[in-house]
Amino acid sequence: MQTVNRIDPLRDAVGALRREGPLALVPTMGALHEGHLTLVREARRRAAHVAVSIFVNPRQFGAGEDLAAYPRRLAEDSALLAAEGVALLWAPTAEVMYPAGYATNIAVTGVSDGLCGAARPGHFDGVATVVCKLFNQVRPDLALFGEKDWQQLAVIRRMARDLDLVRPHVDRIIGVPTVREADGLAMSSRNAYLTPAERAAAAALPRAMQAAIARIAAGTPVDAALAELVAALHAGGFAAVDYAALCDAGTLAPLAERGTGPARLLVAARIGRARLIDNMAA
Ligand SMILES: Nc1ncnc2c1ncn2[C@@H]1O[C@H](COP(=O)(O)OP(=O)(O)OP(=O)(O)O)[C@@H](O)[C@H]1O
Ligand SMILES: CC(C)(CO)[C@@H](O)C(=O)[O-]
Ligand code: BAL
Repeated sequence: MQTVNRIDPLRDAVGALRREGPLALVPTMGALHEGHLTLVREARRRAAHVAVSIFVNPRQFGAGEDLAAYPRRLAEDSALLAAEGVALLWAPTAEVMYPAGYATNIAVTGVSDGLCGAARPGHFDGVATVVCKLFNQVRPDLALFGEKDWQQLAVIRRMARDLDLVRPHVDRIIGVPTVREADGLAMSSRNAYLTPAERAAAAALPRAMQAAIARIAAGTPVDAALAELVAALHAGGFAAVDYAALCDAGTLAPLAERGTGPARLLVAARIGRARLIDNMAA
């Protein structure tokens, strides 16, 4: 595995790899776990070579968020990726990604307005901007993202369509189902912030979501099922619930009733030092 952290060697490396066949990109912020490695394995199945980026992107963290505390484990991550047969690790510094004088922002309206977009103002501008740059830097044939970040995936698909990012085209942006721990908690780098007691309590999140989905399917009004979900999280040790919403799975418009189209239950809630997100088909 080749590791590069400047643009010129990156261009040379991806040029050589792309001559040998399709190149897949898996963007990450590092502190890798089985969720990330599942994306890498899926990428290997779909492309001749896989590039992984590790960049803790300052532009997607708000003031007072966990940018400084976010886990950074480049040596361990690098060993994990090499063992998975990754061809290229792109690990730029903030100065390489945003050189002095950098002044461009990408804002995707609509799909990024609610949910995490409302709770974390500017977050999806930061995500869209860095993902657009990563696509232009690596020029992959396909890119893979986790469904754990459902709204992020919707924002990236919208951006790729709107900006004619032909490579990767929207059809080649692949969503990978959420990888979970044995007790149902979605794997996340931020789970590392939890104490053992908080980690045990955090399993209430997927459990309460499944219960709410079952109640809605059984005819409980959506607002009542969501109120019960929030109450269950508070009772289970969550300090705050940023949102709990039933939404159209594609547009993320909130649904007051379960209609006939695909719907998604999305939740963000805080426990200990962690803000956890999860989503499920509903
Ligand atoms: N449990 C998971 N299952 C599937 N994909 C995942 C999972 N966790 C993260 N991913 C995906 O991996 C990619 C990189 O995510 P990121 O590096 O932010 O990891 P993370 O564990 O989601 O961290 P965070 O704690 O910041 O949410 C994203 O596309 C994300 O959706
Ligand atoms: C897509 C991403 C790598 C952009 O920084 C990040 O938001 C993430 O890890 O999900
Ligand atoms: N996985 C999403 C990245 C973030 O929370 O900033």
